[in-house]
Amino acid sequence: MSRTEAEGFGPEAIRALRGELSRAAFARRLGVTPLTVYRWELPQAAPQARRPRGRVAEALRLLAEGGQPTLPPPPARLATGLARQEVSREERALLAPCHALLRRAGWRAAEDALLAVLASGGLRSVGARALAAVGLAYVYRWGFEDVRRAFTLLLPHLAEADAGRLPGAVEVHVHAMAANLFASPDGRLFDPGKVNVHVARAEALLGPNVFAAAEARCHLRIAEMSAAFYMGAPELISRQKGRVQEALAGVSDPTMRVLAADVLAHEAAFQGEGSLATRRFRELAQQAGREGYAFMEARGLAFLAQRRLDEAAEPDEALTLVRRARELAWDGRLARGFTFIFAARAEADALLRLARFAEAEAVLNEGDAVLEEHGWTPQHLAVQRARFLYLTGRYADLRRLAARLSGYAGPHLQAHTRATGCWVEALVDWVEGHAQRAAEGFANTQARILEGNGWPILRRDCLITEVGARTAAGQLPEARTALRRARALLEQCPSAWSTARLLRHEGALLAREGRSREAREKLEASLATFTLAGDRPEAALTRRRLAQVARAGGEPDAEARLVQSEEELRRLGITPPPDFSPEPLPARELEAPASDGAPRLGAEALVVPFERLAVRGMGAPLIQRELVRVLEGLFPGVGPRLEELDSQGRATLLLGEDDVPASEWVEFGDECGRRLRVGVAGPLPADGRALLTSLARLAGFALEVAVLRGFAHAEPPVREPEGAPEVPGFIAASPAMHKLKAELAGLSGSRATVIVTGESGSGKEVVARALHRLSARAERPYVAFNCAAVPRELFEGQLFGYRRGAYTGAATDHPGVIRAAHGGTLFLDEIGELPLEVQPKLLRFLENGEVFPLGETRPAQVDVRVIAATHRDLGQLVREGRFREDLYYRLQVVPMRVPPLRERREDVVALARHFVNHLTPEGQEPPQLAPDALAALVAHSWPGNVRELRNVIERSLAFGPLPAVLGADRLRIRG
Ligand SMILES: Nc1ncnc2c1ncn2[C@@H]1O[C@H](COP(=O)(O)OP(=O)(O)OP(=O)(O)O)[C@@H](O)[C@H]1O
Repeated sequence: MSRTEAEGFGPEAIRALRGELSRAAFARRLGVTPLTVYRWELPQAAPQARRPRGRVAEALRLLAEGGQPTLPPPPARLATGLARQEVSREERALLAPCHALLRRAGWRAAEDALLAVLASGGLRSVGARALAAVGLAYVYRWGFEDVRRAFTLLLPHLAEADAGRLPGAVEVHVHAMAANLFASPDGRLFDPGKVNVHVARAEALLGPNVFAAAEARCHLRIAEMSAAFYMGAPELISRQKGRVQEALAGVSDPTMRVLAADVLAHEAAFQGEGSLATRRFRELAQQAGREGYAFMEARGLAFLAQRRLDEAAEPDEALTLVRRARELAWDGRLARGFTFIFAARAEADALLRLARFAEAEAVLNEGDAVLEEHGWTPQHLAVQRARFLYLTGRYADLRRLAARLSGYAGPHLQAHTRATGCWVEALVDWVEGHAQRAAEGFANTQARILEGNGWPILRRDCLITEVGARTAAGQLPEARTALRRARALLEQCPSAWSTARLLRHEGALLAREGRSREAREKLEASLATFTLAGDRPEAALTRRRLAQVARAGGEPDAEARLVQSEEELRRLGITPPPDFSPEPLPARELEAPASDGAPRLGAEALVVPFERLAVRGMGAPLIQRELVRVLEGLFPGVGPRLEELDSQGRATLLLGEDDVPASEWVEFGDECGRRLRVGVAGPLPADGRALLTSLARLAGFALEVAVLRGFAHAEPPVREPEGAPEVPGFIAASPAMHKLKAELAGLSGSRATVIVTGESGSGKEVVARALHRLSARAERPYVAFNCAAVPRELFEGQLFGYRRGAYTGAATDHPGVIRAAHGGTLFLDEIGELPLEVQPKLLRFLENGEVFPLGETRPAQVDVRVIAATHRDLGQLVREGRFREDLYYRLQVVPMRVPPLRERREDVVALARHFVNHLTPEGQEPPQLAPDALAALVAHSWPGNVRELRNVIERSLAFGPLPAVLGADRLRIRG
């Protein structure tokens, strides 16, 4: 026979014999485990590979000959179940609260709980201990991004899995975790081969009995996708995307959903789908924020910062986002991992735009140290490092960077890193005056990128630079070809900042072709976008290029402008790259430059404004800003303003001067439902109104494109779910608060004790009041008692009441707050401050509704619903012996957490408007909050939560007279 015999049942033979059968079904026929079949199918050289022997080999031979094998008896250890001791019910009960914390991304609490369970000695079986270790590894990998610590914890349990000592249902999770660790961006652990092995071993064991099987499957898909990322394999990534989405369908665990959302967002970024990636990262940041998942929120924010820079937003905006990510992640106990690099990249980029070179260098050095420590590819910060070296004229270092990248032999993104090396090398050639060699280098880089079949963003940027190099080398037709290709890629991966770079190179090309007027137009448009983007080095370089074109065109003030622009570059600390490009050809037709400050009207005047407004990849706020700037340039001194109109025709000022009355208005829409109007203080020149109308319409189209491409910054308003209960004074705009409100309504008929936790000022008492108002007790008393505000010796009497004479100073009877709340609700604020000696009495009251007033001989029955609140970690107080465990459990009947305000930013605007209306003195009109004020409020981190927000608004309104629109300059966020 047989091929199979000849090969002694090699992997091919086994696969052929198995045919369409699943591994599990095939294994059943032979009486072996699916894992054994999997090992048979591994390549001979794989360390896990096994060959069938003895009775199983006999059975296979029979099968190969078309017979029916007689089943060998199962291995003894499986039959008895002794070696693979199952996790007991008690052990599962001990682990269940830890898993609940993992699902909620409660990392610190989960870590504490898992360590406590492990230390308690309650986990007797190897399986249970392995499950606890997987939990801890999960905390370190996905909570704190500490891959190595996670790996150290998992390692002994991998050995147990290899020895067949773990129950299958546990082993699945050990392999899923292992697959994720081998797929992580750690140069010393990363091993796609091992990822595959662990995925296959887990798959073979996955079955209906596995605890959290859907989550395990999703975890495996995430591992495969991450491995594909770090290998830099675009096709594999696309294929995995569908599998992740499919696996996600059965997953309810919120943390796992966030992890999957993260890989899907990265996928979009990797494929150059900027707007989709922006949307996904924004959603990720919001979702993670809602779950209190700091590391993932930081990731989303860091990425958004990068995208904002791409959209040509002010660098300060990006810095704010990065700072927030830093606050969330690395001021705490997160390890400096991949997310840190993400943030460093955006921060360095923003600082370079502000020409803050020393700070940018410090950030890059810090980031490179992290890359080095983990053995990652230097590629992650290479583009920013190259830009820094280029702008500061450190060409020898640039050459060294190129060599380091080209010689990279590590496992991560190897081809991508080397291609980047080739690009940097071409860049050095260019600045050193070898334009032709540089042009070839850029073309070479693209060929490599195409070979790798991916990285459209690197290819786009490389093509843009090639236009410049070809122009400098005098290869004008080739430059035009590169220009066309670059434009096409810009359509695919839009970026306003990159468009501005292309416009500058195009300007240089047009100048070389002798078309100096068109050159000037492109350069002016480029300059406008760089100015809008707050990119001081690029704006200065573009001004120099404009001066060069002016000189070639023989403009009288050209020399002076050139000197001025070079001075500007020096002032910024930029070493202007030597200009090796041959002088532009003399202009074909000598056009008169725009000269005398008189408005240039007519069709020609529209060219540059059109270029500026047509830049792809700008977010909606930037387009609005650009429209106003265009109008300022076109009609000097007319104070343009932009307003948004609501359905009643009421206008909100978006941009421009408040005190310049406009006489000419043009209304337009963004084609997506928003109405805007732009106004100027006339009189306008003869064709001015026609120009105003054209530009407004064009801005409308640009806004539409931005919205359709997902660049609009405005968040869709969050609506209350249908049928949501009305609670006056309780503001809820975020999904987290809507959910909380619905839960409150669900408890209206219950008498159960509720404990509300949350940071100080987050609104715990507001929640307690809302619960009372929504309950059947709404008409009965609501009594609040602050446990922190009563002296210890008076506590018991205040709470339970006393009879006259019960103690010195008790001159009259006192019912106590519990009895005062009879029939209604008692709110016990700061329950963590309850003295230890009073705790048993409160417990007794909670158990049987009895209070024992001081000096009374008989208890009194009371019907009160108790809502307790604390900003402290009661579990911790229990561990410290400051809070009784029995009372703790009695209070935990219905726990509710009010998230801090920074985790539900949608509430900020709603609360701010509520407080403005509420706190404006009677008889005065409450001011509107201007968009920049709202932006500042949303950006603040609110350590004092809602209370702080209320104070800010109160303070801002205190200094009269009240304006009609309250702008950011009037807000007193910092006191
Ligand atoms: N959802 C909300 N709607 C309206 N106002 C709110 C909301 N949440 C909080 N506030 C306001 O914020 C302030 C602080 O709220 P509250 O006193 O309930 O916080 P807390 O968490 O109980 O604070 P502490 O921990 O200090 O006791 C109050 O002025 C309250 O009215």
